[in-house]
Amino acid sequence: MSDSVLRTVSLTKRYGRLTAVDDLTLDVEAGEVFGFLGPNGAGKSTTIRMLLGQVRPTAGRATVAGIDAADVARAHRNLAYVPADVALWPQLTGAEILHLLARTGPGTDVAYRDELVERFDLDTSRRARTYSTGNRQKVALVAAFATRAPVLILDEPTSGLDPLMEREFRAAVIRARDRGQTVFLSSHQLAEVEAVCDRVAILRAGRLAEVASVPQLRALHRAEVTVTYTGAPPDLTDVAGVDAIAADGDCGVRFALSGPPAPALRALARAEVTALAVREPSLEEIFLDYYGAEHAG
Ligand SMILES: Nc1ncnc2c1ncn2[C@@H]1O[C@H](COP(=O)(O)OP(=O)(O)OP(=O)(O)O)[C@@H](O)[C@H]1O
Repeated sequence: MSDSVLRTVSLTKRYGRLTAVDDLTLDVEAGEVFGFLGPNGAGKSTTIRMLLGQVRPTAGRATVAGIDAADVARAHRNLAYVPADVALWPQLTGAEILHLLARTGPGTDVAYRDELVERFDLDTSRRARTYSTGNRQKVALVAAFATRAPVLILDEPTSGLDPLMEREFRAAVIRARDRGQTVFLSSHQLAEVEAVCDRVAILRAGRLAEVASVPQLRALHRAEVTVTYTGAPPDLTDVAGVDAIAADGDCGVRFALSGPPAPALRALARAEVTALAVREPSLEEIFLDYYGAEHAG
């Protein structure tokens, strides 16, 4: 546990009667890419603000590299942050801003920064007031990825990026991990989270609903099975883990499978199965399934 680079212990924030973050305990380990997911209003930004020392917890605590997040001057020597809505000094050029950020931050790898400017195809000669949302985001991302900070906290960092730049972003996250940095990524882009994150936390109404790797999350959720057969169809009624059975053409059947597959396989073995396909759910399907089920319950 001593490897935890970001830690929250019973972290709670109440605004009057509303509990925005409720008893949140999380440990993000060194070198991990950690996804932080939840629907609008789940408490992600409030958690990040507490990690940054911008909001004081009502109860519990947050630490960055072992330093209390409230000790902003020390904690921020260990982190770089990219907000969802990047504001820059409008009169300065991209190059001047990158220079300024490098002087105030936790130390910058200038050669790598220049490489990132190329990779993100950023024209640093222009003044920030002429930048689009995506270009402002690129400046903040280049500055953050080029730091030597052990922790990168990224809040919705790619909402303004086009698909090519999204690909560069993913590559930069992987390189950050290879450089030993820890990445905390809040995102609504589930394909991105699925592609780069080692573990994912899912927040619901301020509470931690799940923390797991994507393969572990998949194992907890339903897979879609398609079977083709000759002769009599397999009898899948009342088989444990099998749900939503539907015919698929003349000699096919589809069903949802959750939990261990053994009962379904035994039932299928009694029929003349000619083809079997199992499709695991995407993170997006898990997310929708999860919140759909929660709302129904
Ligand atoms: N300063 C504040 N005063 C009162 N309520 C607040 C304040 N900041 C956040 N909240 C409330 O706390 C809850 C959590 O908000 P938060 O912004 O952390 O959610 P989020 O998960 O980041 O959502 P989104 O994905 O929309 O950014 C919401 O109900 C929000 O209205």
